[in-house]
Amino acid sequence: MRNAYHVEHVRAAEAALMARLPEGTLMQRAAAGLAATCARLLGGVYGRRVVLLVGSGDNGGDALYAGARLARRGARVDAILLNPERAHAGGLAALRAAGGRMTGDPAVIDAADLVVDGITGIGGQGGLRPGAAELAARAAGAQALVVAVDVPSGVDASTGVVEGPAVRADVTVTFGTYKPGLLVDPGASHAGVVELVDIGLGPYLPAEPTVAALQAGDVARLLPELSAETDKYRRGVVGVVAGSDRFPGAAVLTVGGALYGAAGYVRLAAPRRVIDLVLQRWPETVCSEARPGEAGRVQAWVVGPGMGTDEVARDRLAEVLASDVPVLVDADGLTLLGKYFGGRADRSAPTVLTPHAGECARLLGAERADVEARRLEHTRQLAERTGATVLLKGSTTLVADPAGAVRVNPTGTPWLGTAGTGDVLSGLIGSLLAAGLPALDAASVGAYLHGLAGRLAADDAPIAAHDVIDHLPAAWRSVGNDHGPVRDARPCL
Ligand SMILES: NC(=O)C1=CN([C@@H]2O[C@H](COP(=O)(O)OP(=O)(O)OC[C@H]3O[C@@H](n4cnc5c(N)ncnc54)[C@H](O)[C@@H]3O)[C@@H](O)[C@H]2O)[C@@H](O)CC1
Ligand SMILES: [K+]
Repeated sequence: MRNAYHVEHVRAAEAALMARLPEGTLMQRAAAGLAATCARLLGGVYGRRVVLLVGSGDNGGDALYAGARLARRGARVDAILLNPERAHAGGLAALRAAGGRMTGDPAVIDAADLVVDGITGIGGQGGLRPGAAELAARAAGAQALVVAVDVPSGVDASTGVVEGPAVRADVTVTFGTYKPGLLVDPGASHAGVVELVDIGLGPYLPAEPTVAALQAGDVARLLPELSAETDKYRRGVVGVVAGSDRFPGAAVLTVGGALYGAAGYVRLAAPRRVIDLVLQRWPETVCSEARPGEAGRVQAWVVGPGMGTDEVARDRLAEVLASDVPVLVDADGLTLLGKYFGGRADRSAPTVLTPHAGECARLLGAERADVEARRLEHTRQLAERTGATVLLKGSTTLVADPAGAVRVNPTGTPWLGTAGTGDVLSGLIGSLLAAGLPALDAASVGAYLHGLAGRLAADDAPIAAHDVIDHLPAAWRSVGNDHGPVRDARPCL
Protein backbone atom coordinates (compact mmCIF):
# COMPACT_ATOMS: atom_id res chain seq x y z
CA MET A 1 0.00 0.00 0.00
CA ARG A 2 1.28 3.44 -0.84
CA ASN A 3 0.02 5.64 1.99
CA ALA A 4 -0.41 9.40 1.79
CA TYR A 5 -1.16 11.75 4.69
CA HIS A 6 -2.79 15.14 5.05
CA VAL A 7 -0.35 17.95 5.90
CA GLU A 8 -1.61 18.22 9.48
CA HIS A 9 -0.58 14.60 10.13
CA VAL A 10 2.79 15.18 8.46
CA ARG A 11 3.46 18.24 10.62
CA ALA A 12 2.45 16.41 13.81
CA ALA A 13 4.69 13.45 12.96
CA GLU A 14 7.60 15.75 12.10
CA ALA A 15 7.20 17.60 15.39
CA ALA A 16 7.18 14.35 17.38
CA LEU A 17 10.25 13.02 15.57
CA MET A 18 12.14 16.33 15.68
CA ALA A 19 11.72 16.51 19.44
CA ARG A 20 13.92 13.40 19.72
CA LEU A 21 16.66 14.48 17.32
CA PRO A 22 19.35 17.18 17.23
CA GLU A 23 18.15 20.33 15.43
CA GLY A 24 18.38 20.24 11.66
CA THR A 25 18.66 16.45 11.40
CA LEU A 26 15.49 16.02 9.35
CA MET A 27 16.41 18.73 6.90
CA GLN A 28 19.82 17.12 6.40
CA ARG A 29 18.18 13.75 5.75
CA ALA A 30 15.82 15.40 3.25
CA ALA A 31 18.63 17.31 1.52
CA ALA A 32 20.82 14.20 1.27
CA GLY A 33 18.02 12.26 -0.42
CA LEU A 34 17.22 15.14 -2.73
CA ALA A 35 20.86 15.62 -3.75
CA ALA A 36 21.26 11.89 -4.41
CA THR A 37 18.27 11.89 -6.79
CA CYS A 38 19.54 15.01 -8.57
CA ALA A 39 22.99 13.45 -9.02
CA ARG A 40 21.45 10.28 -10.42
CA LEU A 41 19.26 12.21 -12.85
CA LEU A 42 22.23 14.32 -13.97
CA GLY A 43 24.25 11.16 -14.61
CA GLY A 44 27.21 12.74 -12.80
CA VAL A 45 27.66 15.98 -10.92
CA TYR A 46 30.97 17.61 -11.86
CA GLY A 47 30.49 20.55 -14.23
CA ARG A 48 26.70 20.22 -14.40
CA ARG A 49 24.60 23.39 -14.16
CA VAL A 50 22.02 23.39 -11.40
CA VAL A 51 19.61 26.23 -10.63
CA LEU A 52 17.76 26.41 -7.32
CA LEU A 53 14.42 28.24 -7.06
CA VAL A 54 14.31 29.14 -3.39
CA GLY A 55 11.25 30.27 -1.43
CA SER A 56 11.46 31.63 2.10
CA GLY A 57 10.35 28.53 3.98
CA ASP A 58 11.98 25.22 4.87
CA ASN A 59 11.25 23.90 1.38
CA GLY A 60 13.79 26.46 0.16
CA GLY A 61 16.09 25.30 2.98
CA ASP A 62 16.03 21.75 1.62
CA ALA A 63 16.90 23.05 -1.85
CA LEU A 64 19.81 25.14 -0.53
CA TYR A 65 21.36 22.29 1.49
CA ALA A 66 20.95 19.88 -1.45
CA GLY A 67 22.51 22.53 -3.72
CA ALA A 68 25.45 22.78 -1.30
CA ARG A 69 25.98 19.01 -1.56
CA LEU A 70 25.98 19.18 -5.36
CA ALA A 71 28.29 22.22 -5.37
CA ARG A 72 30.77 20.35 -3.16
CA ARG A 73 30.86 17.62 -5.80
CA GLY A 74 31.71 20.11 -8.55
CA ALA A 75 28.33 21.24 -9.90
CA ARG A 76 27.88 24.88 -10.80
CA VAL A 77 24.97 25.89 -8.57
CA ASP A 78 23.04 29.17 -8.90
CA ALA A 79 20.30 30.03 -6.44
CA ILE A 80 17.48 32.44 -7.26
CA LEU A 81 16.02 33.68 -3.98
CA LEU A 82 12.40 34.82 -4.11
CA ASN A 83 12.82 36.79 -0.93
CA PRO A 84 16.54 37.28 -0.12
CA GLU A 85 15.90 38.67 3.40
CA ARG A 86 13.86 35.65 4.45
CA ALA A 87 15.68 32.75 2.79
CA HIS A 88 16.80 29.90 5.09
CA ALA A 89 19.93 31.27 6.78
CA GLY A 90 21.66 27.95 7.47
CA GLY A 91 21.02 26.72 3.93
CA LEU A 92 22.34 29.95 2.43
CA ALA A 93 25.52 29.76 4.48
CA ALA A 94 26.04 26.12 3.48
CA LEU A 95 25.60 26.90 -0.22
CA ARG A 96 27.99 29.87 -0.07
CA ALA A 97 30.58 27.82 1.78
CA ALA A 98 30.35 25.12 -0.92
CA GLY A 99 30.97 27.67 -3.70
CA GLY A 100 27.36 28.15 -4.86
CA ARG A 101 26.25 31.59 -6.03
CA MET A 102 23.17 33.74 -5.53
CA THR A 103 21.77 35.44 -8.59
CA GLY A 104 18.81 37.61 -9.49
CA ASP A 105 19.06 36.76 -13.17
CA PRO A 106 16.44 34.20 -14.28
CA ALA A 107 18.35 33.67 -17.57
CA VAL A 108 20.49 31.06 -15.74
CA ILE A 109 17.43 28.78 -15.95
CA ASP A 110 17.68 28.65 -19.75
CA ALA A 111 21.16 27.13 -19.62
CA ALA A 112 20.56 24.78 -16.68
CA ASP A 113 20.77 20.99 -16.81
CA LEU A 114 18.53 20.71 -13.78
CA VAL A 115 16.21 23.07 -11.90
CA VAL A 116 15.34 22.38 -8.27
CA ASP A 117 11.93 23.72 -7.28
CA GLY A 118 12.17 24.75 -3.62
CA ILE A 119 9.58 27.52 -3.76
CA THR A 120 6.89 25.97 -1.56
CA GLY A 121 6.29 22.55 -0.05
CA ILE A 122 3.65 21.55 2.46
CA GLY A 123 3.42 25.21 3.58
CA GLY A 124 2.27 26.45 0.15
CA GLN A 125 -1.09 28.19 -0.05
CA GLY A 126 -2.97 28.54 -3.34
CA GLY A 127 -1.46 29.09 -6.78
CA LEU A 128 2.01 30.55 -7.08
CA ARG A 129 2.42 34.29 -6.55
CA PRO A 130 3.53 36.27 -9.64
CA GLY A 131 7.32 36.25 -9.06
CA ALA A 132 7.32 32.51 -8.37
CA ALA A 133 4.95 31.83 -11.27
CA GLU A 134 7.33 33.55 -13.71
CA LEU A 135 10.21 31.35 -12.59
CA ALA A 136 8.08 28.22 -12.88
CA ALA A 137 7.04 29.19 -16.41
CA ARG A 138 10.65 29.84 -17.40
CA ALA A 139 11.71 26.46 -16.03
CA ALA A 140 8.89 24.77 -17.96
CA GLY A 141 10.11 26.39 -21.18
CA ALA A 142 13.77 25.44 -20.64
CA GLN A 143 15.57 22.22 -21.52
CA ALA A 144 16.38 21.44 -17.91
CA LEU A 145 14.91 18.58 -15.90
CA VAL A 146 12.71 19.96 -13.14
CA VAL A 147 12.91 18.30 -9.73
CA ALA A 148 10.30 19.40 -7.19
CA VAL A 149 11.23 19.40 -3.51
CA ASP A 150 8.58 17.56 -1.46
CA VAL A 151 5.64 18.86 -3.58
CA PRO A 152 5.54 20.76 -6.90
CA SER A 153 5.08 24.39 -5.86
CA GLY A 154 1.51 25.57 -6.42
CA VAL A 155 0.03 22.10 -5.77
CA ASP A 156 -1.95 21.68 -2.55
CA ALA A 157 -0.17 18.84 -0.77
CA SER A 158 -3.25 17.58 1.08
CA THR A 159 -5.75 17.57 -1.77
CA GLY A 160 -4.06 17.78 -5.18
CA VAL A 161 -5.95 20.99 -5.93
CA VAL A 162 -4.06 23.39 -8.22
CA GLU A 163 -5.39 26.94 -8.05
CA GLY A 164 -3.52 29.00 -10.63
CA PRO A 165 0.06 28.58 -11.82
CA ALA A 166 2.09 25.65 -10.52
CA VAL A 167 5.39 23.92 -11.22
CA ARG A 168 5.33 20.90 -13.54
CA ALA A 169 8.03 18.55 -12.37
CA ASP A 170 9.69 15.61 -14.08
CA VAL A 171 10.48 14.12 -10.68
CA THR A 172 9.22 14.98 -7.21
CA VAL A 173 11.37 13.97 -4.25
CA THR A 174 9.04 13.80 -1.27
CA PHE A 175 10.00 13.34 2.36
CA GLY A 176 8.75 11.03 5.09
CA THR A 177 5.50 10.01 3.42
CA TYR A 178 3.54 10.50 0.21
CA LYS A 179 1.15 13.43 0.22
CA PRO A 180 -2.38 13.04 -1.28
CA GLY A 181 -1.64 15.89 -3.70
CA LEU A 182 1.06 13.77 -5.35
CA LEU A 183 -1.37 10.93 -6.06
CA VAL A 184 -4.61 12.76 -6.89
CA ASP A 185 -5.12 14.87 -10.02
CA PRO A 186 -4.64 17.60 -11.00
CA GLY A 187 -1.70 17.63 -8.54
CA ALA A 188 -0.54 14.15 -9.53
CA SER A 189 0.00 15.14 -13.14
CA HIS A 190 2.24 18.01 -11.97
CA ALA A 191 4.42 15.72 -9.87
CA GLY A 192 5.97 13.47 -12.55
CA VAL A 193 7.70 10.44 -11.05
CA VAL A 194 7.46 10.54 -7.27
CA GLU A 195 10.39 9.33 -5.16
CA LEU A 196 10.00 8.90 -1.42
CA VAL A 197 12.93 9.65 0.88
CA ASP A 198 12.60 7.99 4.28
CA ILE A 199 13.38 10.50 7.03
CA GLY A 200 12.05 8.31 9.85
CA LEU A 201 8.46 9.63 10.10
CA GLY A 202 6.82 6.19 9.78
CA PRO A 203 6.28 5.41 13.49
CA TYR A 204 4.76 8.84 14.14
CA LEU A 205 2.10 8.74 11.43
CA PRO A 206 -1.47 7.57 12.19
CA ALA A 207 -2.41 3.99 11.29
CA GLU A 208 -5.11 5.12 8.82
CA PRO A 209 -3.78 7.08 5.85
CA THR A 210 -5.69 10.00 4.36
CA VAL A 211 -5.46 8.36 0.93
CA ALA A 212 -3.97 4.99 -0.04
CA ALA A 213 -2.97 3.55 -3.41
CA LEU A 214 -3.06 -0.23 -3.84
CA GLN A 215 0.11 -1.84 -5.18
CA ALA A 216 0.22 -5.13 -7.11
CA GLY A 217 0.96 -7.11 -3.93
CA ASP A 218 -2.07 -5.61 -2.16
CA VAL A 219 -4.33 -6.55 -5.06
CA ALA A 220 -2.95 -10.09 -5.04
CA ARG A 221 -3.76 -10.38 -1.33
CA LEU A 222 -7.29 -9.02 -1.75
CA LEU A 223 -8.30 -11.23 -4.67
CA PRO A 224 -10.59 -14.10 -3.69
CA GLU A 225 -8.96 -17.36 -2.78
CA LEU A 226 -9.76 -20.24 -5.13
CA SER A 227 -9.32 -23.84 -4.15
CA ALA A 228 -9.84 -27.17 -5.87
CA GLU A 229 -13.29 -27.35 -4.24
CA THR A 230 -14.36 -23.98 -5.60
CA ASP A 231 -17.29 -24.28 -7.99
CA LYS A 232 -19.40 -21.75 -9.84
CA TYR A 233 -21.92 -21.46 -7.01
CA ARG A 234 -19.32 -20.94 -4.32
CA ARG A 235 -17.64 -18.26 -6.42
CA GLY A 236 -20.85 -16.25 -6.45
CA VAL A 237 -23.39 -15.14 -9.02
CA VAL A 238 -23.44 -11.59 -10.30
CA GLY A 239 -26.70 -10.21 -11.65
CA VAL A 240 -26.62 -7.60 -14.40
CA VAL A 241 -29.46 -5.23 -15.25
CA ALA A 242 -28.17 -3.38 -18.30
CA GLY A 243 -28.97 -2.55 -21.90
CA SER A 244 -32.18 -1.53 -23.60
CA ASP A 245 -33.53 -1.66 -27.13
CA ARG A 246 -31.70 1.61 -27.73
CA PHE A 247 -28.42 0.66 -26.06
CA PRO A 248 -28.04 -3.12 -26.19
CA GLY A 249 -24.24 -2.94 -26.46
CA ALA A 250 -23.88 -1.65 -22.91
CA ALA A 251 -25.11 -5.04 -21.67
CA VAL A 252 -22.54 -6.88 -23.83
CA LEU A 253 -19.72 -4.86 -22.26
CA THR A 254 -21.02 -5.06 -18.70
CA VAL A 255 -21.49 -8.82 -18.95
CA GLY A 256 -18.00 -9.10 -20.48
CA GLY A 257 -16.45 -7.26 -17.53
CA ALA A 258 -18.44 -9.44 -15.11
CA LEU A 259 -17.40 -12.70 -16.80
CA TYR A 260 -13.74 -11.79 -16.32
CA GLY A 261 -14.24 -10.82 -12.70
CA ALA A 262 -14.30 -13.40 -9.94
CA ALA A 263 -17.94 -14.51 -9.95
CA GLY A 264 -18.79 -18.08 -10.97
CA TYR A 265 -21.47 -17.02 -13.39
CA VAL A 266 -23.34 -14.04 -14.72
CA ARG A 267 -27.12 -13.69 -14.75
CA LEU A 268 -28.56 -11.04 -17.06
CA ALA A 269 -32.05 -9.59 -16.62
CA ALA A 270 -32.88 -7.64 -19.79
CA PRO A 271 -35.30 -7.31 -22.74
CA ARG A 272 -35.25 -10.02 -25.46
CA ARG A 273 -33.26 -8.04 -28.04
CA VAL A 274 -30.54 -7.33 -25.49
CA ILE A 275 -30.41 -10.98 -24.46
CA ASP A 276 -30.04 -12.13 -28.08
CA LEU A 277 -27.13 -9.79 -28.64
CA VAL A 278 -25.40 -10.74 -25.40
CA LEU A 279 -25.77 -14.47 -26.12
CA GLN A 280 -24.12 -14.04 -29.52
CA ARG A 281 -21.01 -12.69 -27.83
CA TRP A 282 -21.19 -14.44 -24.45
CA PRO A 283 -23.13 -17.74 -24.73
CA GLU A 284 -22.12 -18.58 -21.15
CA THR A 285 -24.49 -15.89 -19.77
CA VAL A 286 -27.62 -17.07 -17.94
CA CYS A 287 -30.38 -14.80 -19.24
CA SER A 288 -33.87 -13.93 -18.13
CA GLU A 289 -36.54 -11.62 -19.49
CA ALA A 290 -38.17 -11.57 -16.05
CA ARG A 291 -37.92 -8.59 -13.71
CA PRO A 292 -34.73 -8.54 -11.62
CA GLY A 293 -36.63 -9.59 -8.48
CA GLU A 294 -37.80 -12.76 -10.27
CA ALA A 295 -34.65 -13.52 -12.24
CA GLY A 296 -33.15 -15.80 -9.57
CA ARG A 297 -30.77 -15.47 -6.63
CA VAL A 298 -27.55 -13.46 -7.03
CA GLN A 299 -24.81 -12.41 -4.60
CA ALA A 300 -24.49 -8.90 -6.10
CA TRP A 301 -26.21 -6.73 -8.69
CA VAL A 302 -24.85 -4.34 -11.29
CA VAL A 303 -27.54 -1.98 -12.48
CA GLY A 304 -27.61 0.90 -14.91
CA PRO A 305 -25.43 0.79 -18.05
CA GLY A 306 -27.59 1.59 -21.09
CA MET A 307 -30.82 0.63 -19.28
CA GLY A 308 -32.55 3.95 -20.08
CA THR A 309 -34.21 6.33 -17.69
CA ASP A 310 -37.90 5.64 -18.24
CA GLU A 311 -40.34 4.30 -15.66
CA VAL A 312 -39.66 0.67 -16.52
CA ALA A 313 -36.00 1.30 -15.80
CA ARG A 314 -36.92 3.11 -12.59
CA ASP A 315 -38.94 0.10 -11.38
CA ARG A 316 -36.08 -2.27 -12.21
CA LEU A 317 -33.68 -0.13 -10.21
CA ALA A 318 -36.15 -0.02 -7.31
CA GLU A 319 -36.31 -3.84 -7.25
CA VAL A 320 -32.55 -4.16 -7.26
CA LEU A 321 -32.12 -1.58 -4.51
CA ALA A 322 -34.72 -3.43 -2.43
CA SER A 323 -32.57 -6.60 -2.48
CA ASP A 324 -30.38 -7.56 0.46
CA VAL A 325 -27.16 -8.03 -1.55
CA PRO A 326 -24.47 -5.52 -2.60
CA VAL A 327 -25.52 -3.33 -5.53
CA LEU A 328 -23.40 -1.32 -7.94
CA VAL A 329 -25.23 1.57 -9.63
CA ASP A 330 -23.76 3.11 -12.78
CA ALA A 331 -24.67 5.38 -15.71
CA ASP A 332 -28.47 5.56 -16.29
CA GLY A 333 -28.90 4.00 -12.85
CA LEU A 334 -27.22 7.08 -11.35
CA THR A 335 -29.53 9.40 -13.27
CA LEU A 336 -32.52 7.44 -11.94
CA LEU A 337 -31.08 7.48 -8.43
CA GLY A 338 -30.93 11.27 -8.55
CA LYS A 339 -34.32 11.66 -10.20
CA TYR A 340 -36.48 9.22 -8.24
CA PHE A 341 -34.60 8.18 -5.11
CA GLY A 342 -33.36 11.53 -3.78
CA GLY A 343 -29.79 10.56 -4.71
CA ARG A 344 -29.59 8.29 -1.69
CA ALA A 345 -29.03 4.59 -1.25
CA ASP A 346 -30.61 3.73 2.10
CA ARG A 347 -29.94 0.01 2.14
CA SER A 348 -28.72 -2.53 4.65
CA ALA A 349 -26.26 -4.12 2.17
CA PRO A 350 -23.39 -2.16 0.62
CA THR A 351 -23.98 0.09 -2.38
CA VAL A 352 -21.30 1.22 -4.84
CA LEU A 353 -21.80 4.22 -7.13
CA THR A 354 -19.47 4.71 -10.11
CA PRO A 355 -20.05 8.22 -11.47
CA HIS A 356 -17.86 10.21 -13.84
CA ALA A 357 -17.35 13.87 -12.95
CA GLY A 358 -20.57 14.99 -14.71
CA GLU A 359 -22.72 12.40 -12.92
CA CYS A 360 -21.07 13.20 -9.60
CA ALA A 361 -21.75 16.91 -10.17
CA ARG A 362 -25.42 16.22 -10.93
CA LEU A 363 -25.88 14.11 -7.81
CA LEU A 364 -24.25 16.80 -5.66
CA GLY A 365 -25.82 19.80 -7.40
CA ALA A 366 -22.28 21.04 -8.19
CA GLU A 367 -20.42 22.14 -11.33
CA ARG A 368 -18.58 19.51 -13.33
CA ALA A 369 -15.44 21.68 -13.55
CA ASP A 370 -15.45 22.04 -9.78
CA VAL A 371 -15.68 18.27 -9.30
CA GLU A 372 -12.70 17.81 -11.63
CA ALA A 373 -10.68 20.50 -9.84
CA ARG A 374 -11.47 19.12 -6.36
CA ARG A 375 -11.83 15.42 -6.92
CA LEU A 376 -11.00 14.26 -3.40
CA GLU A 377 -13.43 16.64 -1.70
CA HIS A 378 -16.34 15.77 -4.00
CA THR A 379 -15.82 12.00 -3.89
CA ARG A 380 -15.82 12.13 -0.10
CA GLN A 381 -18.86 14.38 -0.07
CA LEU A 382 -20.88 12.07 -2.32
CA ALA A 383 -19.98 9.04 -0.19
CA GLU A 384 -21.05 10.85 2.97
CA ARG A 385 -24.26 12.14 1.46
CA THR A 386 -25.37 8.87 -0.16
CA GLY A 387 -24.07 6.40 2.41
CA ALA A 388 -22.54 4.50 -0.53
CA THR A 389 -18.99 3.68 -1.57
CA VAL A 390 -18.26 6.10 -4.41
CA LEU A 391 -15.83 5.51 -7.26
CA LEU A 392 -15.19 8.72 -9.20
CA LYS A 393 -13.91 7.82 -12.67
CA GLY A 394 -11.47 9.92 -14.65
CA SER A 395 -7.84 10.90 -14.28
CA THR A 396 -6.70 9.27 -11.04
CA THR A 397 -9.86 7.33 -10.19
CA LEU A 398 -10.80 7.74 -6.53
CA VAL A 399 -12.79 5.45 -4.26
CA ALA A 400 -14.25 6.77 -0.99
CA ASP A 401 -16.36 4.84 1.48
CA PRO A 402 -18.90 6.43 3.81
CA ALA A 403 -16.65 5.80 6.83
CA GLY A 404 -14.00 8.11 5.33
CA ALA A 405 -11.43 5.69 3.83
CA VAL A 406 -10.14 6.82 0.43
CA ARG A 407 -8.14 4.96 -2.21
CA VAL A 408 -6.64 6.38 -5.37
CA ASN A 409 -6.02 4.13 -8.35
CA PRO A 410 -2.42 4.06 -9.60
CA THR A 411 -3.09 2.23 -12.89
CA GLY A 412 -4.95 3.43 -15.99
CA THR A 413 -4.21 5.32 -19.17
CA PRO A 414 -5.87 8.25 -20.93
CA TRP A 415 -6.72 5.75 -23.72
CA LEU A 416 -9.38 4.35 -21.37
CA GLY A 417 -11.39 7.51 -21.95
CA THR A 418 -13.52 5.87 -24.64
CA ALA A 419 -17.16 4.77 -24.83
CA GLY A 420 -18.07 1.61 -22.97
CA THR A 421 -15.00 1.19 -20.73
CA GLY A 422 -17.14 2.28 -17.77
CA ASP A 423 -19.58 -0.56 -18.48
CA VAL A 424 -16.69 -3.03 -18.37
CA LEU A 425 -15.57 -1.57 -15.04
CA SER A 426 -19.06 -1.89 -13.57
CA GLY A 427 -19.32 -5.53 -14.54
CA LEU A 428 -15.88 -6.29 -13.17
CA ILE A 429 -16.51 -4.62 -9.80
CA GLY A 430 -19.94 -6.26 -9.53
CA SER A 431 -18.29 -9.61 -10.10
CA LEU A 432 -15.79 -8.93 -7.29
CA LEU A 433 -18.66 -7.92 -5.00
CA ALA A 434 -20.45 -11.18 -5.82
CA ALA A 435 -17.27 -13.07 -4.94
CA GLY A 436 -17.44 -11.53 -1.48
CA LEU A 437 -15.01 -8.60 -1.54
CA PRO A 438 -16.05 -5.68 0.69
CA ALA A 439 -17.21 -2.62 -1.26
CA LEU A 440 -14.03 -0.54 -0.84
CA ASP A 441 -11.83 -3.48 -1.89
CA ALA A 442 -14.06 -4.55 -4.78
CA ALA A 443 -14.12 -1.02 -6.20
CA SER A 444 -10.41 -0.31 -5.79
CA VAL A 445 -9.27 -3.77 -6.95
CA GLY A 446 -11.64 -3.52 -9.92
CA ALA A 447 -10.26 -0.09 -10.83
CA TYR A 448 -6.70 -1.41 -10.52
CA LEU A 449 -7.26 -4.42 -12.81
CA HIS A 450 -9.32 -2.38 -15.28
CA GLY A 451 -6.61 0.30 -15.46
CA LEU A 452 -3.92 -2.32 -15.92
CA ALA A 453 -5.91 -4.11 -18.63
CA GLY A 454 -6.35 -0.74 -20.34
CA ARG A 455 -2.61 -0.12 -20.28
CA LEU A 456 -1.80 -3.60 -21.57
CA ALA A 457 -4.39 -3.21 -24.32
CA ALA A 458 -3.43 0.32 -25.35
CA ASP A 459 0.33 0.06 -25.44
CA ASP A 460 0.38 3.66 -26.76
CA ALA A 461 -2.39 3.24 -29.31
CA PRO A 462 -6.17 3.77 -29.29
CA ILE A 463 -8.34 1.00 -27.86
CA ALA A 464 -12.04 0.16 -27.74
CA ALA A 465 -13.87 -1.07 -24.65
CA HIS A 466 -13.86 -4.73 -25.76
CA ASP A 467 -10.01 -4.62 -25.87
CA VAL A 468 -10.08 -3.94 -22.14
CA ILE A 469 -12.18 -7.08 -21.57
CA ASP A 470 -9.76 -9.10 -23.70
CA HIS A 471 -6.82 -7.97 -21.55
CA LEU A 472 -8.39 -8.60 -18.14
CA PRO A 473 -6.93 -12.12 -17.84
CA ALA A 474 -3.44 -10.74 -18.55
CA ALA A 475 -3.97 -8.05 -15.91
CA TRP A 476 -4.96 -10.70 -13.32
CA ARG A 477 -1.94 -12.81 -14.25
CA SER A 478 0.48 -9.91 -13.99
CA VAL A 479 -0.77 -9.05 -10.50
CA GLY A 480 -0.44 -12.68 -9.44
CA ASN A 481 -2.41 -14.35 -6.73
CA ASP A 482 -1.05 -14.34 -3.23
CA HIS A 483 -2.88 -17.53 -2.35
CA GLY A 484 -0.71 -19.62 -4.67
CA PRO A 485 -1.63 -21.41 -7.88
CA VAL A 486 -4.99 -23.18 -8.08
CA ARG A 487 -4.16 -26.85 -8.41
CA ASP A 488 -6.28 -29.57 -9.88
CA ALA A 489 -7.20 -32.10 -7.19
CA ARG A 490 -6.40 -34.97 -9.57
CA PRO A 491 -2.92 -35.36 -10.99
CA CYS A 492 -2.61 -35.32 -14.79
CA LEU A 493 -1.65 -38.77 -15.98
N1 LIG B 1 9.23 20.26 9.19
C1 LIG B 1 10.16 19.34 8.98
O1 LIG B 1 10.55 18.61 9.85
C2 LIG B 1 10.77 19.19 7.69
C3 LIG B 1 10.37 20.00 6.65
N2 LIG B 1 10.94 19.90 5.49
C4 LIG B 1 10.63 20.83 4.41
O2 LIG B 1 9.92 21.94 4.87
C5 LIG B 1 8.78 22.16 4.06
C6 LIG B 1 7.75 22.91 4.83
O3 LIG B 1 8.36 24.14 5.18
P1 LIG B 1 7.54 25.42 5.63
O4 LIG B 1 6.58 25.04 6.67
O5 LIG B 1 8.56 26.43 5.98
O6 LIG B 1 6.70 25.84 4.38
P2 LIG B 1 7.13 25.94 2.84
O7 LIG B 1 8.55 26.20 2.68
O8 LIG B 1 6.54 24.78 2.15
O9 LIG B 1 6.29 27.21 2.38
C7 LIG B 1 6.22 28.38 3.15
C8 LIG B 1 6.76 29.55 2.37
O10 LIG B 1 6.14 29.64 1.11
C9 LIG B 1 5.56 30.93 0.94
N3 LIG B 1 4.34 30.71 0.14
C10 LIG B 1 3.19 30.14 0.55
N4 LIG B 1 2.31 30.10 -0.46
C11 LIG B 1 2.93 30.65 -1.53
C12 LIG B 1 2.52 30.87 -2.86
N5 LIG B 1 1.28 30.54 -3.28
N6 LIG B 1 3.38 31.44 -3.72
C13 LIG B 1 4.61 31.77 -3.30
N7 LIG B 1 5.05 31.58 -2.05
C14 LIG B 1 4.21 31.04 -1.16
C15 LIG B 1 5.30 31.43 2.32
O11 LIG B 1 5.30 32.84 2.33
C16 LIG B 1 6.47 30.85 3.08
O12 LIG B 1 7.59 31.67 2.93
C17 LIG B 1 8.41 20.78 3.60
O13 LIG B 1 7.60 20.79 2.46
C18 LIG B 1 9.77 20.18 3.36
O14 LIG B 1 10.25 20.55 2.09
C19 LIG B 1 12.03 18.97 5.26
O15 LIG B 1 13.20 19.69 5.49
C20 LIG B 1 11.97 17.77 6.14
C21 LIG B 1 11.80 18.14 7.55
K1 LIG C 1 8.53 22.54 -4.06
